[in-house]
This record gives sequence, C-alpha cells and structure tokens, in this order.
Amino acid sequence: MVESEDTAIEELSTENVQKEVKGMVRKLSENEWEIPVGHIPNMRVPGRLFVSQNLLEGIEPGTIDQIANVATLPGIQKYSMAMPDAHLGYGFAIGGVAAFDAEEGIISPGGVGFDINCGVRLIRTNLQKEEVVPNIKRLTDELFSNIPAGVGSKSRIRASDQELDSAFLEGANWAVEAGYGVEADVKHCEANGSMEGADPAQVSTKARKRGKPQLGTLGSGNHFLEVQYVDKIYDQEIASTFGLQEGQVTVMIHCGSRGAGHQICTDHLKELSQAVKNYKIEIPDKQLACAPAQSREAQNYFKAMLCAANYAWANRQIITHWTRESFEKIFGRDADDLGMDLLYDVAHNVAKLEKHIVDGKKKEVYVHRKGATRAFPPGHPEVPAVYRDVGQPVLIPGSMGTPSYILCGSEEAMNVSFGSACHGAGRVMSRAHAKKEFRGQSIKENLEARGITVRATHPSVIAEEAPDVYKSSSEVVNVVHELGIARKVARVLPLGVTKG
Ligand SMILES: Nc1nc2c(ncn2[C@@H]2O[C@H](COP(=O)(O)O)[C@@H](O)[C@H]2O)c(=O)[nH]1
Ligand SMILES: [Mn+2]
Ligand SMILES: [Mn+2]
Repeated sequence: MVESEDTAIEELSTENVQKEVKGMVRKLSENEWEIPVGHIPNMRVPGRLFVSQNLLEGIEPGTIDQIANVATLPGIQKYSMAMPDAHLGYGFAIGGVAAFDAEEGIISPGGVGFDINCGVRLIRTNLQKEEVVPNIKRLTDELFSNIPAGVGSKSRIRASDQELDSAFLEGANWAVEAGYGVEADVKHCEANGSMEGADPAQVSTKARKRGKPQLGTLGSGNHFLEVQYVDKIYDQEIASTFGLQEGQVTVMIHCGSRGAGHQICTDHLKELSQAVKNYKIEIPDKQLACAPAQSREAQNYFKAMLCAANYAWANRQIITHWTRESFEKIFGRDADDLGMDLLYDVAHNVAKLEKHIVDGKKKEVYVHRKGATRAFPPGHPEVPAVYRDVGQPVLIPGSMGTPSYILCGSEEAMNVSFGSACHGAGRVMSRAHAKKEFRGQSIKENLEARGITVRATHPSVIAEEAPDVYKSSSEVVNVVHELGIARKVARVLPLGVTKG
C-alpha cells in the first residue's frame, strides 16, 4: 500500500509506456491533451494534461489514470488538470490541479499532499556572481552548519507549546514578530505568509510532538537551500520590477511543514477514509479519501491543513533569517547592506478557497494545488502591491545541476488553469532506482567540476537527487510559457547547494 508521496514514486516506471499513454489522450493543441470522459467510469469532466509531445512520452500511464480518477470527484469544475512536471503521487498526481465547488464539491488531503505548503522562496542580494564564487565553499559550509537539514533533524529553536500555536495561527508573521526577519518579508509571501481559519484544536498531540522540534529545519532529499546567480533575463521590464538583473546572486529555499504537516495529513486521511463511506461518495481509489466541502470532517481537515500551511511559512521565514546571518558572517556586511530582500514566497502544496469565473459566472471553489504553483495575473488583489502591475512571481526550481526559473503569473492562467502553473521539473526516476544508478560521490565531483558546491547529510542523498532524476526544467517551463499561463522572466543557475 502506498503511504506517502515518496512511496508513490517508488512505483514510478516509465518502461513501455509511450504507446500506451498516447492511446489514452487526445491532442488539443501543441501543449494540451485531453483525457476524455469515459477513460474510466464515472468521470464528471474530462482530464487535461499540459505537456509537450516529448514530455508526454515520459508520462506514466498511472499518472493519466490519476488525473482521470480526480475527474470523478463530486463538484469538480471544468476539468481535472496536470502540469508538465506531473508524475505519480498519493491519489492525485503531483503536478495536479483541481477546483471543487465550495458548496457541492469536496475537499481531499490527497489533493494537497503530505508536505502541506511545501513551497519555494527566493531572496535577492546585491552581490555579483564574481564576489560570491571565491567564497562559495565557505558560504555553503556556513549555510549547511547554520540551517539544520536531514531526516528528523532538530531545530536550534526550542519552541514552547504557545510558540507552536502561534506558528500554526500566524505563520511568517509570528516568526517575524519573534525576531526572525523583517516586516517587509510577510508582504512578499503568498497570502502574506499566513492564512486565516487555522485551528490548532484540529492538530493531534502526535503532530504537535513531531512539529515542535522541527520548526526551523530544512528537511531532507528534495528540500534544499541554493545559492544561485541570474544568468539570463527574458523580460527586462518585469525583471526590474522583481529587482533582478544578470549576474546577481539569489538564494532559493525549498521546504515545507516537516513532520507536523505529514502527521496532520496522515491523521485526517484516517478520518476522511471513514467519512467517504459515511457520505457514500464513490471513489475509484481509496487514496482519494474526501468529504463534502462543508462537512465537519472536511472542515476539520481544512482547519488543520491551514495550521500546517502557516507552520511552513514560519519555517521558511526562520530559515531566511539564518540564511541572512550566514551571508553576514561570510561577507562581513549586514543583510540590509547586502540587499537581502525576499523577492517572493510561493506555496505549491495547498488547498485554497478562491473566486474564479466558471462558465461565465464568478464562483467560490476549493482549488487544490498539489505540486503546482499559484500564478495570479496583473491586477489581482492578492498579488503584492509592488508586483501588481506585472503579476505574481512564480518560482520554479530545476535541480542542483540544471536551471531554475522565475516567471510571472498571467490572465491566461485564470482562463485555463484556475490561476496555476507548474512547480518544478518533476521526478522521472524513483529514489531506489537513482541509488542503484548513481554514486553520490561522483555526482558531487561532476557538479564541483562545473563550479557547483554541494553539501548533503549523506552521499546517497546526492545520488537520489542527481540532476538526471528530474525532467528538463527548461522543457517544463517552456510548456507553461508557450501556453501563456506563466511567462518567463529570468533563469538562475546553481553555485552552492545544501541538501538534507
Ligand atoms: N534548484 C534546485 N531544484 C531542485 C533541487 N532538488 C529538487 N529540485 C526541484 O524542486 C522541485 C520540487 O518538487 P517537489 O515535488 O519535490 O516539491 C523538483 O521537482 C525539482 O525540479 C535542487 O537541489 N535545486
Ligand atoms: Mn516541494
Ligand atoms: Mn516538500
């Protein structure tokens, strides 16, 4: 039985799938494919896959089935979607987006994922690549020792129960009030770094116990902190609104809600597995456990999910503070002087109550983005004032050896994908397979030869995260750019990476 996203990926196999997948989908345009109603019984809407012809050939049939499975859920709007970085996940595909009517629809933890509010933030600096390269080994060592990483790693903070509650309720706002950052940081986070409605009473003792010592930790594997530089600008005007220019050094942080989010998901999946039977909702896969959106069970999960989402924003905020301290130590200047402002912070595993136009009418929907980034357009009130003329920044990591991208949201995303775009490159190889295929030490040496310093808790982590376990970030990003659901602004390349 699959118990988490990580074990789901172990089932990933791309052997002999090309022909099979092509027979399952109908081409709508260069980068859009439909999974017709009837692919499996009881689909209420079609599926829609956003991939190029080439990326389609790497998609497992199981991912297509997962997109179709989601299309059977009550209250689903328009179509069940997957982004070009899509791959197999727990119930819903990673890269999946689905919007459910706020009254007639459902809420499902599988549509959010185990790492609730896993997300990415990008910090600008005013340092140039040439100033950082000579110091990159020392800087990466400092970041690696200053920011706890690895499975089950413990924080330098000894959070009290009250502080944990504050993190659950106030997210990044609490962290800033506690001294981890500046007020401007929260203004540059999706949802201003916390969502209303969180209720710590819906969080179990076990989830609290797991979350308490991990507030201020990076986590393991796919989570990372990366020093990068801007090597290409695609849109000069938007780049300058985002404060980006060629040669500039940036820091990307990718992590989520650690054991707290995982336990909250696990606990509520149990409750919703029972609820789905009580409410007589027919689901084609038990991993799609869900309940009517307005039911007690769904709302209890949602309130707990908000706690985890807020915890994740607090977590990334604390890590930002220690990142600034590390730069201060290495460069002997304070973070202000180094221009270390937060460009933006995006969630890519979350469900949100949003207003969207469906069939010409504005309606409230629970948008589930599971391995997908919000990509709101210019003029949207939820885009920070400084970016409102151009659209929200969309942060797409690649791998420790390939480019990452900064894009901006667009009106087309509101028309096509409920204001969503991809969230990364997306895995194509399981961790178990990667450990057989690659040696961590030689991957590390190859990267060092290309000027990329890597620090990880164990060489096996580097093997599991080798650049080749991921799709081409450039190919993935080109799909969303060509579709117009997010537009390329800048490309960044890695200089120093810390991994759990
Ligand atoms: N720039 C880097 N990107 C990385 C690294 N490790 C993983 N990744 C990318 O992040 C996404 C995140 O996806 P998730 O589903 O694990 O949240 C992943 O798809 C990769 O493209 C890295 O070290 N540096
Ligand atoms: Mn993530
Ligand atoms: Mn994560």
